[in-house]
Amino acid sequence: MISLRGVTKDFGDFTALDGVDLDVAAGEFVVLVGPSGCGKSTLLDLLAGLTTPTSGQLLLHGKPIDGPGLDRGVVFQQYALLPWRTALGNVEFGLEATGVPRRQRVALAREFLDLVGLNGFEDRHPHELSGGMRQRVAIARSLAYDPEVLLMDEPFAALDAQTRESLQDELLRIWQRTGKTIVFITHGIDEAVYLGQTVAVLTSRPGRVKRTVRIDLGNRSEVRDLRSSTEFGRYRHEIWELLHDEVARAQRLEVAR
Ligand SMILES: Nc1ncnc2c1ncn2[C@@H]1O[C@H](COP(=O)(O)OP(=O)(O)OP(=O)(O)O)[C@@H](O)[C@H]1O
Repeated sequence: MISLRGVTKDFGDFTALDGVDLDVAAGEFVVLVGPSGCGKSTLLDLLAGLTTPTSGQLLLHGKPIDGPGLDRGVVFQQYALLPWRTALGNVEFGLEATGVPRRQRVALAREFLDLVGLNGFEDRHPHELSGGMRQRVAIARSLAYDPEVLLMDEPFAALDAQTRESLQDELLRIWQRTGKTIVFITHGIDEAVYLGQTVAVLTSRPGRVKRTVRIDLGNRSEVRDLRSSTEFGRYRHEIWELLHDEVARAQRLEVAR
């Protein structure tokens, strides 16, 4: 469904991404993990159509991505909610561009706030919501206009550990219910293993796909304390090994800069 072919992105004479190849199947949950500055956000911006590659191709259903579109929903680390609108108003905002009539917009917005567990919080403004709740609103807003793909750039990074874990479970539940294709960025190894069907480990400067690892942990919600299991530990170690050298290399490059 999504295909990246030799995607390179230069900023002046600095190469942020160098020949990235990646395939994402319809309905797949792919996590990109890599050291700080390896180009994860750059890659997501390219997928969102916010920037264009210096060379190479990004294809969605075989067609080049040439700008932002309602087929892709983006969730950033910082909630990007409109402070003067209520939770309901923020979710409705995402629907305004789609031409859905107002009555239907309200009903849809309610439905998606319910899906992310915010039933009863429709009339609160962002400043009256916790960080986790704001991020739920952002997720509801992105889901409401029914994009095929959800692009998520470290959406839970600013949250405390407990809220992060519960939102990870919510996201898995939503993914199972809606069958969306998800590309999720993180630098957390545990988060990558817990969420991803496939984890793509990126190299540091320039960013390339070092390895893709298929994670086979079955249905997460059926296993109690999955993170403590042997298989989970094995995957975590595998990703850690792949990342370890890259993080060390990134730090050396940082010092030399
Ligand atoms: N507009 C820009 N102009 C110049 N350099 C840029 C620009 N955007 C990103 N970069 C550089 O490209 C590299 C990749 O940045 P990017 O934000 O994609 O990394 P990242 O992997 O998302 O980092 P982090 O995990 O710290 O968020 C960095 O070295 C950054 O300084």
